Amino acid sequence: MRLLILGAGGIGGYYGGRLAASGADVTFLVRERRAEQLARDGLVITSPYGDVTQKAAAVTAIAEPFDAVLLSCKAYDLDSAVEAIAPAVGPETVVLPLLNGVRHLDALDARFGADKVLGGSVHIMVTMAADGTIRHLNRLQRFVMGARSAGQQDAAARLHAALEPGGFRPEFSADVMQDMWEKFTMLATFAGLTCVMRASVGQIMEAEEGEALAGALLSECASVAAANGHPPRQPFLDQSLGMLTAKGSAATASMLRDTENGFRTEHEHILGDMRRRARAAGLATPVLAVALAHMQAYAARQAGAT
Ligand SMILES: NC(=O)C1=CN([C@@H]2O[C@H](COP(=O)(O)OP(=O)(O)OC[C@H]3O[C@@H](n4cnc5c(N)ncnc54)[C@H](OP(=O)(O)O)[C@@H]3O)[C@@H](O)[C@H]2O)C=CC1
Ligand SMILES: CC(C)(CO)C(=O)C(=O)O
Repeated sequence: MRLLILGAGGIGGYYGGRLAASGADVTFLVRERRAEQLARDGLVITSPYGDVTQKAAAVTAIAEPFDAVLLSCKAYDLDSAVEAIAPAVGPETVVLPLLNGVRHLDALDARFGADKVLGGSVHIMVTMAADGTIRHLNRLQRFVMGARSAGQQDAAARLHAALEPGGFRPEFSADVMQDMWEKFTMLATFAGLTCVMRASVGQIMEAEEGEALAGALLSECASVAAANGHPPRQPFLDQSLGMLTAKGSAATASMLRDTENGFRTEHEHILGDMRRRARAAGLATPVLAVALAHMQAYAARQAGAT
């Protein structure tokens, strides 16, 4: 199966690199600077599961359809990414987005047709260093994918089989939208909490109301998921609350790390989308409102607003 991966950053570089190293037919669609880096150094991954240095087929434009396109850009690059992959999406192509959140599905469905767009979600901590090295930071590498409608089952199963040689054990979900909403719920809470407090989970738990704040935000986000037809399952909520209130935990969401580095963030795609859905459902989400306002003010400051 011919696979196209949009982006060779953290997610695309990690999973795409593992697939390329296994002998899969992988092409990366990247921009000029990354193409030069890949041509010079190859795709370099450091990981607790073993390091990889792999020659990578990289192009900066596409002329013909692929069998599957994996989308691994940040949400703020979605429009340019959609245009870049358009020539790769033919009548038989499926698109598997790996972004956090769910809002990107609307844009992809509108551009390519909902029958072509699968569901996916990844649970991993990877980052791309300035020299292009993909750093996998712990042993988590969960990759979940699946069909969003009955008509996609066969195509999704074929793609799943093509991803298996990568060695990261892709999971074929029977209800991928539920999985995406659960990840969205956890991430909006984790990002909102750590960004608004500018602190790790363990540091927030030192605050008198820290644990209550984490619980309140999780329950606000879970109520939005429920109003959208995907109430998070109890074991998932229990596990998330445990992670979000763990004393001594150094965990921070990537959105906080991006903020601390002065980078752009996906706050509109995660916190903004969650808050707008809350409003549409008539739900009160006061903690989420503060987290979103905090990130919008950060973005305004970055943009030079007075
Ligand atoms: N990193 C992580 O641990 C996790 C990330 N996610 C989610 O995965 C998504 C991707 O994150 P991540 O991999 O960290 O992001 P990165 O910024 O590391 O990688 C995204 C890559 O996409 C490339 N890109 C964007 N637009 C285009 C375009 N039009 N043409 C070609 N290349 C393009 C960027 O290229 P360029 O370098 O040229 O800008 C960049 O290298 C996000 O939604 C994130 O929330 C989910 C779970 C964990
Ligand atoms: C929570 C985590 C680490 C899971 O992959 C993530 O997606 C993020 O911090 O952005």
